[in-house]
Amino acid sequence: MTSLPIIDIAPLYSDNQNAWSEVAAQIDHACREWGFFYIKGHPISAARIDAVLDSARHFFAQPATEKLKIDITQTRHHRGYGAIATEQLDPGKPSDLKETFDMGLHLPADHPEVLAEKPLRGPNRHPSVPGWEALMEQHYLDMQALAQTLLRAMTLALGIERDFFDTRFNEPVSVLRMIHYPPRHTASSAEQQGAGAHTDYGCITLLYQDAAGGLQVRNVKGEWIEAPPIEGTFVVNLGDMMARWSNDRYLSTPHRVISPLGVDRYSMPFFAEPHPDTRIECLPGCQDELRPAKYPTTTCAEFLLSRFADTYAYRREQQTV
Ligand SMILES: O=C(O)CCC(=O)C(=O)O
Ligand SMILES: [Fe+2]
Repeated sequence: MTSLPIIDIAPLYSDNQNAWSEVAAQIDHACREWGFFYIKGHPISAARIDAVLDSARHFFAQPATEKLKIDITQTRHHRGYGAIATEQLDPGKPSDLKETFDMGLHLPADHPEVLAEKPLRGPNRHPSVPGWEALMEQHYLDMQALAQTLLRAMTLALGIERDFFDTRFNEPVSVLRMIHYPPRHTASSAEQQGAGAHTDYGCITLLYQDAAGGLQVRNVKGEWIEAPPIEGTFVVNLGDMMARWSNDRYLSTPHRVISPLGVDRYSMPFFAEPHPDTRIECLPGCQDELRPAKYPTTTCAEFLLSRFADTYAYRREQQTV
């Protein structure tokens, strides 16, 4: 197979069990072969995507002083604006040429986990863009629901209870991120990484990308192949927590973004992660005498924090104070 599979997930929204199982089998195959696939037939409307994108363009076009009012490096719970070069996904390359906005599940200041200063927990920090907060909070919930539908389909192939993920995604630490990649202007700067090569940290990522292109995926032969934009789809990929859960039956595949030549690029990944206290340990159906569990047990929060420390200098500094 030379190009990434495209899976129509509309049957997951019907009562037809055969069609449901057929989609689950396609997802299972894509997760084993690629760790990457496209989905179409999902319930997120084009009008919603346009509205969210418009707001993201409006936000990123603001002066730096305005954006830095919600500077992510001033928080301990990973919310707000990340300026260019805040993140370095590939330690062998320069910092990423991108700016970001991150939000999570909004927990108010008097929530017990916020009062207890649990990592990654707290209120969202929204910019003062008209209509932004209501739109983004709704979009976050809708993306979370879509991610859980896909996860439910995976439970069949993984041989675990149908509600295995649902029970672990209560008050999740999922992140909705908007990214703006400024253009590079000469072909000779082709090495410039909008996002350096990396694997995602979490369970499952659902990515909207605009028409600019530049996303590349490393196949099992080690070749970089394009994952071009396809209208009406999300690119879905698995992260390291799912690889650990499944004992590498499902792949967490490296990918990167080459900075677009002469045009701006906007993308919106939704990183679905469970409740922070969730134990990430080998699923019962994924280990046997021939394939013992490869990874030590960890928790979602412990794992995410260690990966953030690898890619964000400011988080390493926070850990040492
Ligand atoms: O912007 C993209 O297309 C991909 C971004 C990505 O891989 C990430 O943020 O983890
Ligand atoms: Fe990624």
